[in-house]
Amino acid sequence: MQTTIEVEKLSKSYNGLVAIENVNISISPGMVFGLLGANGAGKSTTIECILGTKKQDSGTVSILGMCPQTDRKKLFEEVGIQFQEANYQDKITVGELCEVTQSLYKTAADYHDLLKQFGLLDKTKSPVSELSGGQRQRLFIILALIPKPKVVFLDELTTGLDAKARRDVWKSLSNLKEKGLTILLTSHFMDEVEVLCDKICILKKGKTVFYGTIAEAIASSPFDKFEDAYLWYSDEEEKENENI
Ligand SMILES: Nc1ncnc2c1ncn2[C@@H]1O[C@H](COP(=O)(O)OP(=O)(O)OP(=O)(O)O)[C@@H](O)[C@H]1O
Repeated sequence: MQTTIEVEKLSKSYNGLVAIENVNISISPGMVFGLLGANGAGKSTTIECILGTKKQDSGTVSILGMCPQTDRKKLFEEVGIQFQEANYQDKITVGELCEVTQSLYKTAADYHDLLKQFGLLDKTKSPVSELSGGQRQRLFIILALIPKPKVVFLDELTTGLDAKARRDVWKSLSNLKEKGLTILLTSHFMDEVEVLCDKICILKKGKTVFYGTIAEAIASSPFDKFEDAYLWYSDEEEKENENI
């Protein structure tokens, strides 16, 4: 079976600063993959190289069998991306933004279904600028799903969402996964990583310090809770303590 995303020995530096080094990732169709690590560990750089918005120094990337540098147009028909921040026209409403997004793609999902699924149907006529942080976050996920992508990139999935909204998002994503969607996500919340991810890669200063399942991550650490294991791999705890 062809992998959805195949990354081999990916490396990139910025003016001599190594951002990622020899990163390998293999994501099968229908898998939810978590790319984890502390701030500055190299997650965004890895994702941007996979999407072709940044050029790696060395290594190879294949996504849906395509090269992100040369097959850019075709790739973006089949890939959904959740943007964290975006500037939209001042008074554009949720419905209008969904329609504009829909019009960019040959085949698109019915955005009303997605608004309903993510609890925003009653906001269709509201200006995007008047949404709460959590509502905006959910809208960005919807925009990523409008192209009916085969694979979706979700960056800091539920940052800013309240407890109920987070669980609703998890449920919706689990449903989409059951329908075969492949998901690559980043998150700083280990509870959601545990619920959603089939496989994870933990980066530390640009290098892979763990690659495998949640159960394997726990088993290869001195801890029996995933969050403790994650902090041990990523050294976030050490850093926090240094700041006290
Ligand atoms: N455009 C850039 N120019 C120079 N250095 C950069 C650039 N982008 C990222 N870096 C550096 O590369 C390293 C990896 O950054 P990256 O944004 O990939 O990390 P991240 O894991 O996504 O972090 P966060 O969780 O904070 O988003 C960091 O040291 C960062 O300062």
